[in-house]
Amino acid sequence: MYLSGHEASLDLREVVGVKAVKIPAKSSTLSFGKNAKVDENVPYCIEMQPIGPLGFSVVIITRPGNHRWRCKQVSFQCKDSSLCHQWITAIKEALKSEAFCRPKKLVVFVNPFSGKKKAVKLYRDKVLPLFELADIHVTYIETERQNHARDLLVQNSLDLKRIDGLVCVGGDGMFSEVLNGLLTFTAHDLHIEEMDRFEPVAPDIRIGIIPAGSTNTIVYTTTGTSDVVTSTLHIILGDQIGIDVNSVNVNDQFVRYSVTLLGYGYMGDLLKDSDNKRWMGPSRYSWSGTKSFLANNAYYGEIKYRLSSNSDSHPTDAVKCYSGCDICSMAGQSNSRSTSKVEISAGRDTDLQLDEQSDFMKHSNSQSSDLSGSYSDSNWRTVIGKFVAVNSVTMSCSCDLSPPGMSPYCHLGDGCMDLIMVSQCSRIEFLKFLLRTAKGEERKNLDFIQMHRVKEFSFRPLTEDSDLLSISSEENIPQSKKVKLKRQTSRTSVWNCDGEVIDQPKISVRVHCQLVKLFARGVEDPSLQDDQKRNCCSPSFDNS
Ligand SMILES: CCCCCCCCCCCCC/C=C/[C@@H](O)[C@H](CO)NC(=O)CCCCCCCCCCCCCCC
Ligand SMILES: Nc1ncnc2c1ncn2[C@@H]1O[C@H](COP(=O)(O)OP(=O)(O)OP(=O)(O)O)[C@@H](O)[C@H]1O
Ligand SMILES: [Ca+2]
Repeated sequence: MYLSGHEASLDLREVVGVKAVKIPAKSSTLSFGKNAKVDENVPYCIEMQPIGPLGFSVVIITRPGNHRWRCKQVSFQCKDSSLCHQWITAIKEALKSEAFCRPKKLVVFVNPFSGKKKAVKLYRDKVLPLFELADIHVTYIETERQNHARDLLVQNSLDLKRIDGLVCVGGDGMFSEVLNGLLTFTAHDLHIEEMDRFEPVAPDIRIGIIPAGSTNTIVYTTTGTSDVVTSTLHIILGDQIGIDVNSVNVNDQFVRYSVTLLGYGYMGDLLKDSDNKRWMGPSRYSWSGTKSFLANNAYYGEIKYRLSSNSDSHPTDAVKCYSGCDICSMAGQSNSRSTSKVEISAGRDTDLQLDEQSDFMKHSNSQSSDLSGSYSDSNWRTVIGKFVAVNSVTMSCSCDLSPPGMSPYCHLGDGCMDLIMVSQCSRIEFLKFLLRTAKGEERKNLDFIQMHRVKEFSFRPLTEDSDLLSISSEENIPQSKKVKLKRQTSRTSVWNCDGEVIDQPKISVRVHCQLVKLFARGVEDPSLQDDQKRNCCSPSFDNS
């Protein structure tokens, strides 16, 4: 906001709402008169000129730091009540303008059991008063069971054509339900029933998240904080950002969409163990995380992945995805596929102590003609190995446990995911990996980690007799070694898919660039001044 002499100009993009107030006699507020006008050349500015005693307050946002947003009230005096109401009406009308893309009608799902079970209170105390101030009409639904929200969406019980957005008050799991319900509804609406055979269709409406869960990764990654008021304000201002969505197939059948993490091994075991400890609340993850860490399990698997065609973009390139990110803006424009290259490289294997590097390559040569045949004109690679963790993230996955996130330079909407493979390693080495992940420190010099920016990948556990050949150096494996290998390979993990367990280890995953829009704008670059932050991203005016 800019104040000068007898005039005040407010940036309407950052006005939350306006209300009539009685201004105390000795207030230091501004007043304005008949000459005040909405400046038509600058659609988001209102010029005001001071005059009389009655008043109204305009609530605007402030940025106190750490990506949090708060409200500040700026009060204005008027000569009489009629002028006061004219101003209130003029500002409300301006805010309703299509140019702002602000939501007018929302359906709000509240999961009363999220996180520390405070979602209902958080919503009533902090969110609802702001929605009321912003004149947003809300249909409130407190979920009664798992998949309640998803079922309502899929069955089209909510007349989605008449609303501007869905809001979930809860954690990542609640968002995942709403996302899957909305995408399924959108496909069914176009009479698409077999999801695995069709490209998913982008929904018309946006989703907002009020963080009330245990990890709140999506909120943290798209706003820079897990703060209830900040998320509410992003929804009210009508922010929008497209985020990448993965479709996950098991045995070539579509099972679900995901947006944050797909983790096999460590993250899968951790989740499975934590699922029956929900009574512990958010601390279940640290408990199960420690148990899985001590177990130090590693699993055999084969990963095939298609590299991003943009070879300049890499998980370690130190290019942060900030609000208005160029890489995300350009994504989708280029659909060109990268040149064909098939390479099979070995994962690290410390258990078998075999000279497998050369053997993997031998195996690779025998397979390469098949692979190049199946995936011509593409950038597919294959890795075979024994892994403590295979993680794929579609966004950085920042959260309180790891503010920089699992992959700090991952982009929200570049149509890619970052694949991080942690080969079998000692507990000390894995702890080093975890600590560096928590602090966002360099990991590329850890020789048991591989990181790639990919468009799709598939994973299969190596459990069959025929697989033993690919992980042993010997053509005729001695019986004793066969038994040992059999025992080791029969052990499989599960997938952690946005906090939901997928029991089948064999999956394939594909990214859909910016398939869904959220009420958010990405993390604002902390090195910018407030007015630069406002201007670098004016999503409200993007009607595309
Ligand atoms: C030594 C401290 C290391 C801290 C390491 C932190 C790395 C954490 C990276 C977080 C990535 C979050 C990915 C987001 C996943 C969400 O879609 C999902 C649903 O909400 N949440 C979880 O799966 C829940 C994921 C919860 C992850 C918890 C990890 C806890 C690790 C504890 C390790 C203890 C080692 C003890 C050594 C003595
Ligand atoms: N009324 C309900 N009773 C039981 N489970 C519910 C209910 N409503 C939703 N759920 C389910 O609860 C699961 C977890 O909810 P949510 O994601 O909100 O919280 P969380 O697990 O604490 O947080 P996070 O996902 O961030 O770790 C979701 O998968 C959702 O489907
Ligand atoms: Ca991405």
